[in-house]
Amino acid sequence: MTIAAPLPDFTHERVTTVTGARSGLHLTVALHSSAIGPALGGCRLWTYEHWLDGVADAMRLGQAMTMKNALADIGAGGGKAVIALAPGDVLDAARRRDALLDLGDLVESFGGAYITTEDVGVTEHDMLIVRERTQHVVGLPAADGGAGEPAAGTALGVFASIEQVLFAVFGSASVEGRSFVISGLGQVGSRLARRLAEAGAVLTVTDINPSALAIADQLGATWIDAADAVSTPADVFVPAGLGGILTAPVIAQLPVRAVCGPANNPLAERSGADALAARGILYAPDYVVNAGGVIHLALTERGETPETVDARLRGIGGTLAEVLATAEAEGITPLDAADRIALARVAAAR
Ligand SMILES: NC(=O)c1ccc[n+]([C@@H]2O[C@H](COP(=O)([O-])OP(=O)(O)OC[C@H]3O[C@@H](n4cnc5c(N)ncnc54)[C@H](O)[C@@H]3O)[C@@H](O)[C@H]2O)c1
Repeated sequence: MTIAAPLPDFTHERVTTVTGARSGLHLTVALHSSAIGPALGGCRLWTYEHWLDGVADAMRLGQAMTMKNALADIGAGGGKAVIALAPGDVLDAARRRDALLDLGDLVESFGGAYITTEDVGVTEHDMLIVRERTQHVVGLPAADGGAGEPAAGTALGVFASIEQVLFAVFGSASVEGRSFVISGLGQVGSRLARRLAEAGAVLTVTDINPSALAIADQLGATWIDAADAVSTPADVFVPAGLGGILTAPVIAQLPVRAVCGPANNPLAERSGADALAARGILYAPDYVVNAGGVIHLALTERGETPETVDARLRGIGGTLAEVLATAEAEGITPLDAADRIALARVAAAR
């Protein structure tokens, strides 16, 4: 038996893997912690070499949600679900529906301790099917009374974080005249680019999808090849595509003063945070910066007004300021500082 990803440490309250009664697929819910509140985290539909890789992914992602939700201060614990496809397995509409109903049953078996929503490979419309089997689901389409698309909230939180980063590095939070390289112009990257352009930033942008060139033209941004994103000088590098872009060789020559963007896990390895610090590059931890999505989701579902949600999204800048101050005071990286604050909040809630 070959397992690509070894299982992470078991620090979880409960991990359940089932063979879906309808779909025959392997589904996992990894409830990491409900100390602060019911665990909130999306369901990922993805292809894995081995079903245990799906379990490992759910466990890692669930633990990461505990940290993100603790720092986001939304009264939620952390967990995640995975529907694992075998290589080459393609779902037709009927089997996809079966898989989502199976997910609903699995979520329901947690009795509300885990609340699911969408993640990679799953849409807000899929959540309507999940709701046929459980009430413990959020992020339904706005037209169906749900919180709707979180990308605008995520982009606002990233913008507030960028202002904080600029203040820490340059002594002024103004983005006007500051230069940014944005790698990835999808849901979040395009909205963030628009905000930055409107505030007078100098933008260099890229995406592996050439259709994003139209966004660059609209915003008056300079378009570069995706491969050049990490070698183009700027004040701030904004990772807004997939994770893993900051490898050791990339960090060794990254020509920027700071890294701050929405991408999950932009560091290929955790030690990248130390390497960036050693080069004097400020790294704003991903899960602090991109918490706007969960904040939008949790507060909107709770019935908070758009004004309250907006204020909390802007408040991500304040959370980042606390993280940077802790890092400075303790002589540790911002990533270690964020972990320390999150873990203290979880411990205090136990
Ligand atoms: N959508 C949210 O609210 C949210 C919340 C938290 C975190 N995130 C994270 O932010 C990132 C962006 O999310 P999104 O919703 O905008 O996703 P998306 O799929 O809409 O956009 C990602 C974009 O990045 C591009 N891309 C992929 N690899 C690239 C590369 N190597 N170089 C340049 N471009 C590349 C894609 O073509 C796509 O246009 C992801 O890492 C996501 O996990 C998103």
